[in-house]
Amino acid sequence: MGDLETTREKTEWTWGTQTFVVENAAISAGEDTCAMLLDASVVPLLPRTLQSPPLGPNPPAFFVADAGTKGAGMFAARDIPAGALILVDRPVAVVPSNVASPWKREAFDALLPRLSQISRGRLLALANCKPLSEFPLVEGIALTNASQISLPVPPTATPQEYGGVFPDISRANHSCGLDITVKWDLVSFSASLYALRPIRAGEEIFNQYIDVLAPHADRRTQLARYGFTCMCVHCDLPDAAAVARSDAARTELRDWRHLHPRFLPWSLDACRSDDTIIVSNRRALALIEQEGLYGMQVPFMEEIALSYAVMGDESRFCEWAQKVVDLCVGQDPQRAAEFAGWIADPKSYKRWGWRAKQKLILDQQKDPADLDISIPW
Ligand SMILES: C[S@@+](CC[C@H](N)C(=O)[O-])C[C@H]1O[C@@H](n2cnc3c(N)ncnc32)[C@H](O)[C@@H]1O
Repeated sequence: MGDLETTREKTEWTWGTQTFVVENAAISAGEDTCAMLLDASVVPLLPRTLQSPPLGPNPPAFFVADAGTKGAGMFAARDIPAGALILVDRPVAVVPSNVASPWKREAFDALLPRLSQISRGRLLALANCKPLSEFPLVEGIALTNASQISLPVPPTATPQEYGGVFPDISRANHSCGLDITVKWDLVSFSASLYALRPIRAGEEIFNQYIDVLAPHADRRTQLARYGFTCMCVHCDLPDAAAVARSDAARTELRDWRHLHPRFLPWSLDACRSDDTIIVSNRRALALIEQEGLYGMQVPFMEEIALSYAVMGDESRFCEWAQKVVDLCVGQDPQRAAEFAGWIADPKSYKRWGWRAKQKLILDQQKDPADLDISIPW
């Protein structure tokens, strides 16, 4: 456990109807601190006592090293299986996003003296892609490194987005695939980073800074604010035809739910073919693999598993349900437990074998002996 002991900074800044204050949180018993620029109405809603964050792997599963033109980068210290926890990190700073106020320089820089020496050093060691002439130091570092986190929303206040600056997670460079996921947990004030595909020892671990389903040209435009042109394996394509193919795949995945058959209606409709969802979702998984968007796999795998469940095919159900369990065990333990329960006892799934039963009934009705061929005259 740790205490979120906050001491209110006297200075306040107003922006529209919002009043921002600097809070200094001692987030662990050690030297770690977090300085936060918050809407004052959020402060009373923050947890007063923090749960301990989950323990990260020991020895660490990552290391930070030179990543060439990208600056420093995060690398796998050993083979990391899909679904595994890579690291747990707490922010050193929390700042509001998109507050275009004249007092920004002063308010952001007011965070620095509120940090312990160690936390200040960790914040200042991070990359800054913004010129100091245009952006105050802490804002430049936040714009380069912050990841969106959710804080409690007061019922009457304007909803405000916040970014957390995490000293370790910030070392991950961007790629337009989806290899990892970051889960923010307010009660332990920590973010956990999980692998979504197997990552080999020495391989660079990438995060995503933008919407990776956007087309190639839009992604490049969005990434310009980080000061680089993305040359990741998904962007560095040989010709316009390859770009068009990639854009088409990403657009199809984005619009998937509007374009393709849906699981629930299929599962209730015995007239549709058994493999409708399986064929469709396998196509989605092929596109995901082509584009390296591994973070999108779970809902499709889940529906394939449940399709086999509705068909009463135990071995294929268990095969696909296990994939869901493996990917979710860390990042979505509730879902993993639900599927693990069904693997242990497939018939506990409430629609187990429904389609098989419907087929049997239909087949019996097709038996000429069961057909009523009497002519009513
Ligand atoms: C959050 S930091 C990532 C870690 C950073 N490379 C460092 O040295 O600490 C973001 C900055 O890293 C660099 N960067 C991240 N991804 C990159 C990429 N795919 N290509 C080139 N530079 C990248 C850019 O300078 C960007 O502003």
